[in-house]
Amino acid sequence: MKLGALIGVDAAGEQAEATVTGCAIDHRKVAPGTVFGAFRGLARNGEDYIAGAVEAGAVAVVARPEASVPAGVVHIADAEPRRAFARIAAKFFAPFPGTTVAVTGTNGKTSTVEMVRQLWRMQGHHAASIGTLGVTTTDSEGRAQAVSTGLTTPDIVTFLSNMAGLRREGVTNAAFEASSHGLAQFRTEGLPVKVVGFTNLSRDHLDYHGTMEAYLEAKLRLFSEVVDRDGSAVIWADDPVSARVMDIARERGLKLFTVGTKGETLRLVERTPTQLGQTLMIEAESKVHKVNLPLIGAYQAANALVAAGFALATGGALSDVLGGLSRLQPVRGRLERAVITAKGAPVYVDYAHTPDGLQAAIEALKPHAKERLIVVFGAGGDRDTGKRPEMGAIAARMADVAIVTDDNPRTEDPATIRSAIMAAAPGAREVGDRRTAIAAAVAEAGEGDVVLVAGKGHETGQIVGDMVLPFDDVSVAREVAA
Ligand SMILES: CC(=O)N[C@H]1[C@@H](OP(=O)(O)OP(=O)(O)OC[C@H]2O[C@@H](n3ccc(=O)[nH]c3=O)[C@H](O)[C@@H]2O)O[C@H](CO)[C@@H](O)[C@@H]1O[C@H](C)C(=O)N[C@@H](C)C(=O)N[C@H](CCC(=O)O)C(=O)O
Ligand SMILES: Nc1ncnc2c1ncn2[C@@H]1O[C@H](COP(=O)(O)OP(=O)(O)OP(=O)(O)O)[C@@H](O)[C@H]1O
Ligand SMILES: N[C@H](CCC[C@H](N)C(=O)O)C(=O)O
Ligand SMILES: [Mg+2]
Repeated sequence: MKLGALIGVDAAGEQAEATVTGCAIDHRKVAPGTVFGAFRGLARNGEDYIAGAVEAGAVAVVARPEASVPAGVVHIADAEPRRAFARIAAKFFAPFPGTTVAVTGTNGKTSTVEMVRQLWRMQGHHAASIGTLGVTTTDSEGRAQAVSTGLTTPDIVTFLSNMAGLRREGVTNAAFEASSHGLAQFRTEGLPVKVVGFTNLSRDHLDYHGTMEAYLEAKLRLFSEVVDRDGSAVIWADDPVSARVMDIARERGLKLFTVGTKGETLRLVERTPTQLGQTLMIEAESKVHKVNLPLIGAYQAANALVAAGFALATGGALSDVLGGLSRLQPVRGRLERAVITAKGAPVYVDYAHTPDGLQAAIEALKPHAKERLIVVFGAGGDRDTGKRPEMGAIAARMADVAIVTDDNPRTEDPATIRSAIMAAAPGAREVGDRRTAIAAAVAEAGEGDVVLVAGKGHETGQIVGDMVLPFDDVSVAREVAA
């Protein structure tokens, strides 16, 4: 593609005929013909690498007007260079899957995009999802196949090239997670997005956003700016901020699909836990429908309803979509039953790593514990520190036995993280080593008890310093129970 075609002949000037070979936001990935995005980040200032990028062959640089770009190279000046770059890169990488949708919210994004992918597949679409579990597609045998990207929303170049790659593989429908970091950094946009969704808002990532208001603002941009103007919004209606999300969606002219006990499209009338799942009574199109959801916990019902909203908003018929819910497969690391101990206690692994998530996971398992609920959890290092005491208080209050252990300490001292949790968790036990902690919970559990190992879900490594040590809660639970 010629630079003139990509950014306009006037903007490209003398370089209009230059061939664009790629897009990069890291100067180490620049090759001759690359458009380089120079962004000011938290750790580095990308503008410091402009000279290096030009030396490596960049034909154009997207940067703030104040940035200095050597003569002879096109300076695409924009006060918000990340957004300008996303638009240019999307034009470069297009085409994308014809139906692309996105979900945001503190908890439930991964679960929702995975369920949307499954529902689409049941309707015969060639479907994929992008998020914390990586890029998930279906292999020729019909099995889900995930390729990890490292982050929930990878950088914009990886994101757009993955999306374009999915289209080349024949994927027609793609659902992606829009994390608040991703939204704040314009990491997942530029391409057409037909439907956007909201799950819930609670405390997380205040280390990055500072305040709950700023955190919400980052999420709202999905509805006010990222989604197509003639698009739709699927909104979990039971959250305290749902009304605000709906207002923004209406302002943008989106068609609303609201779900939940206060929802209008899919109204949850009744929810009854069963041994291996739950029965949902859902009012839709003026009738009440019964759905046997094969997943436990109110939170999974909520995510399933949001996913159903997406399936409806992208053209699914109500009966097919509700029928699909009864055939949903579990999402990895979300209330996943790892093992049943010799004494008969089930051990569940869940990715709860926020106060609200921990509460939701405990509430989900409570009806399944005839005797005690034993929870093993910790909190990640180099992340929002304020959530630590909140998680400690929830575990101490709601679980019968709480064991505080290490999550991913990253560069922090694990003992400091644990003590911040312990300070708010009277009666909790502290066992730093995660394997020993899981073993202690398993040894403690008797018949009628349930064990919850929270925080790491599907993760297969424990981040200690800058090393990732192999660690998988599901495997460890099986090993210590054997
Ligand atoms: C806080 C955060 O989100 N940081 C991400 C962000 O960094 P940044 O923009 O601040 O970048 P920076 O490192 O300061 O560098 C600035 C610019 O200089 C460039 N650079 C830098 C060095 C160099 O030699 N040459 C060069 O060109 C960089 O490519 C970058 O464009 O952009 C980087 C490149 O895309 C990401 O790798 C990095 O993720 C870090 C590793 C991270 O840990 N992110 C976590 C917090 C995150 O994003 N998590 C959310 C999860 C949210 C959820 O699901 O709950 C996620 O979406 O995964
Ligand atoms: N709708 C919900 N309401 C409350 N808690 C939830 C909900 N959905 C999920 N959770 C909790 O959050 C955990 C993570 O779920 P999931 O991975 O789907 O969320 P996410 O938004 O993708 O998280 P992340 O921000 O880490 O990407 C679950 O294991 C569960 O404990
Ligand atoms: N997307 C979340 C994942 C947290 C997972 C938890 N195990 C931790 O390390 O804190 C984050 O980056 O905050
Ligand atoms: Mg996720």
